[in-house]
Amino acid sequence: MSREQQKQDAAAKAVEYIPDNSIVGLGSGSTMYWVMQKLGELVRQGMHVQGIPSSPATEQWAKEFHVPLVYFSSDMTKADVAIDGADEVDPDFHMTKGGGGSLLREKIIADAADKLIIAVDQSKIVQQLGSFPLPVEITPFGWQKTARDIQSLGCDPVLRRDRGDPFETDNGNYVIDCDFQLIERPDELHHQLIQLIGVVETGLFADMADIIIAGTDSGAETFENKR
Ligand SMILES: O=C[C@H](O)[C@H](O)[C@H](O)COP(=O)(O)O
Repeated sequence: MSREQQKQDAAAKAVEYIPDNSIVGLGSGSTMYWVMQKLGELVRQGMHVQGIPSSPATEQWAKEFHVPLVYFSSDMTKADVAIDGADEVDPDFHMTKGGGGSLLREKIIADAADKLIIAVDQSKIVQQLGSFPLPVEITPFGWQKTARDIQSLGCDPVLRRDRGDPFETDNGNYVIDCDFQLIERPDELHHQLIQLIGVVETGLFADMADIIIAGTDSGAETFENKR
């Protein structure tokens, strides 16, 4: 089965966790395309949801599939559930995210949600995080110094670029992709990184997922975090 089909199967299963009349955090990335398409179908069939988009791309898909949107405000700071993809997921429900650069908004939305559902294809399931370089969002000001500080934690930091220029996140920040090889303690590494001046957020989502749904050749498999 193709990776795209696995993503689609995982997405179809993930939307089953969205209750009617709920506020849904909407992550970013190619798996979210299938989530948005499926959610659009449910809305057409009469389901009532309001989605909080984590990126302009997801916002655009919501418009395309007629999924109503809502935005954070003083009166709206919680979501019932959030659905998202991931770049790597380990058996302890730790994840690396931010391959598309949307990690900060995704993490804010995940934190606002009562439940975080992650839909991935099988290639994202790993024994230990680290093969996928860890994205770290940093301020443009002094990025070279921040990159040097990150390097001292034991990685080879690379400034993400987009056609030669530094890649800018939706928040106007830069991303450093950090090759740490294998990440032994994701929570510890996150705390070391986030303490560095200039680091805005890391793509380590340590023990944040409640449900992982992995598309496999024999259908979607669900893993529940029993913490
Ligand atoms: O910044 C991007 C997000 O964290 C995505 O959720 C992640 O990169 C997975 O994306 P995809 O579903 O395209 O593999």
